[in-house]
Amino acid sequence: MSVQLGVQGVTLISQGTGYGMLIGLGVGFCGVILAAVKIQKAYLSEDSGTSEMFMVANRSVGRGLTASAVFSSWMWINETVFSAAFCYKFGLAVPFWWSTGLCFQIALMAALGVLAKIRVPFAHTSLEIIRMRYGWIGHVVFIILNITNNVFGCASMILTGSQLIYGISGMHFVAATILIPLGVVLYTAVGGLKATFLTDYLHTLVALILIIYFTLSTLTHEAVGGLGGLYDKIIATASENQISGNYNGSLLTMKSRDAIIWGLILKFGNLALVVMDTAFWQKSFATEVKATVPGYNLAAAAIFGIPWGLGTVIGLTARALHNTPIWPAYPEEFTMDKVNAGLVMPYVIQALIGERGIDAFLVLLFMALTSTVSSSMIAVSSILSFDVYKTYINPKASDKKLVHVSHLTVVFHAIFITAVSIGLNYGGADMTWIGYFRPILSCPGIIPLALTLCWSRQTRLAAILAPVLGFFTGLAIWLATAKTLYGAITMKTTEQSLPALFGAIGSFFSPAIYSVVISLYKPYSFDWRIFLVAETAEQARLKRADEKEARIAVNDSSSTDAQNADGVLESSPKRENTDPTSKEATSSKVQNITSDSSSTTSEKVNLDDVTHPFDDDTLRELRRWYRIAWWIFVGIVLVTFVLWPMPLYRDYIFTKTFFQSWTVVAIIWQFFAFFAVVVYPLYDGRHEISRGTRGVYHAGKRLLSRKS
Ligand SMILES: NC(N)=O
Repeated sequence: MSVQLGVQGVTLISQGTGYGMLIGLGVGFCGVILAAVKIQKAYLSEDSGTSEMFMVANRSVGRGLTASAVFSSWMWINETVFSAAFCYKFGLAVPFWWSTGLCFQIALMAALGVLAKIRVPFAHTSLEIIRMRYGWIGHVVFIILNITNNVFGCASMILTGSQLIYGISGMHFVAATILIPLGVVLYTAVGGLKATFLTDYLHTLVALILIIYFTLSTLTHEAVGGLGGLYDKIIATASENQISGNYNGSLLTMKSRDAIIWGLILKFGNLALVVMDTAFWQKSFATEVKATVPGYNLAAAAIFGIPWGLGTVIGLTARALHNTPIWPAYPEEFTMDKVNAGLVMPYVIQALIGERGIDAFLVLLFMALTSTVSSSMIAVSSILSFDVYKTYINPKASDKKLVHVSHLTVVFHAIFITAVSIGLNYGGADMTWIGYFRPILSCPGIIPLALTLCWSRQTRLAAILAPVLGFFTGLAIWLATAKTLYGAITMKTTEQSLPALFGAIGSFFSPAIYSVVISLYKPYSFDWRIFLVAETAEQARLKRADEKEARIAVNDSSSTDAQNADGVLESSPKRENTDPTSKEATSSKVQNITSDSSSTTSEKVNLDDVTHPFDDDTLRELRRWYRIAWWIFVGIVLVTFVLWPMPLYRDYIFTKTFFQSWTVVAIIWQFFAFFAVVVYPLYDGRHEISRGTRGVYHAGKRLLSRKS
């Protein structure tokens, strides 16, 4: 997604309010999360002081929390602010295509996540899987693809947020860019992945309430007059709101050339943002066995409702009102620069709800931004600590050391991403261009990565070369299309949508061909049990390193050094927790792992002696979920790409009744999302919530009785 930088509209809130809210929300969130981490540690035996907890939340997260966390990390500002802005530009087809461009990737991740659980049950990052199968060259190639994807994605989101805050308050861009990640660093560094699951829940709760609030209060405002009123106004102002490329120039048609092209670009770009972001893999590693598929698919269904309802209502309302006195800065023209800077939604809110609404809008921005930034931080920190530090710098690192490095890398990444965002802004980056380049760079890794888990015959050479060749293929198609269609290769021609779309398609699909052809050159077949051997050896090594460190610590600490001794004692039982096979929460009964803990390489172990850490029932259940995940994925693609939109792609302008029904369904979907990712997680986590509450209650009582 791209944003036009440096565009300031009318000032909708004071800078002081902007600063107050960013700092206040940051501090408030940190406080809540630090308290939650303490409660979890004290009463739920969950301690983010182990790498297993820090990175994959002990693989014990349930369905509800998984759904809300995936939803929250995936709900960017784009789904609200830019869906509305692009609906303003191209009409009501955009919000629908936007929704369809968000959910199938999450459904795909559900299938890949379950397969990873079956084949690589102890994985921490997707890159680790690549390394185990293809060695360090493949590992490095995918580290680069993942990190660039993550950095471009995250930085462009921070830029978008800072631009919006600058656009409505005039707050200095750099201040906004620094303040957004600041609070996130603290709670992410301390709490790890489980903390982001919890903040994600809070973000989801607040964001969904605000999204529903904005949608309904816009529609019910007397200047809009409900769905019927909105429809009448759009019809009445049709001549001043002509959209070239749409059937009859109407905002109310699905036959919109630009909308469908935009929808397709979004699909490829978003696919890379999910599959090539190890955060979405980690979240699936963090789930308990039964939770991955329901959790991810609930999130996929819920997110469908966000851009659709809100984008349609806000985008069309802006079209209906932008030439009326109620519009901010009327009669000044509402230029395309302002639309591209994302000011459609804040202007509608200012016009209809006023300052209170703008404050709420800032809260929504904060929620959408920080939840994604925190998951990006965990992802990059895991890559740096696990895939880089532990693999290449200090292979003998103990678990404690790894957690320490993870904390540092969270801070490092926060500083880095802030610097990149500021640099892009001052360097005059063209965000549209970057937004189109990122999919071409990141898409080539998707199929080879998926094949690493799905296809035993993909060779090392294929996995390494296919993404590289795919990138150059996409690049060549991008540039050649720009030259063919527009006569030259310039910034201007390469940021047109068709070259970008064709480039992304080439980048995404061509690695499939390269992978198969190169794999056929020297066929081999990978034995999936090698993953189990490599992982088990690593688990055993970590355990030994930790025990050794604990012994040294015990020897070093004198008996009077109570604090240090405490730390050691505390960490010993935790080590047990880091073995995912011992989790009662995963409900997976465990068989003995037959790996020889002294072995470090698969060659030393007879593969026939290797047994899976999960018992047969658990494996059967996982395989069932795997099949279900593919069925859901195929169903979602079929319905959202073909069966639903295609019959509407014809010479048809929505009638009043059809428009009303369409939008009512979109709004009902928002409520469904609320139940799926806000209410259901409370029900699903009722036992933990009650245990935690009882613990805090008794602790409070003890404290009071001691004082009295
Ligand atoms: N969720 C995104 N990438 O808009």
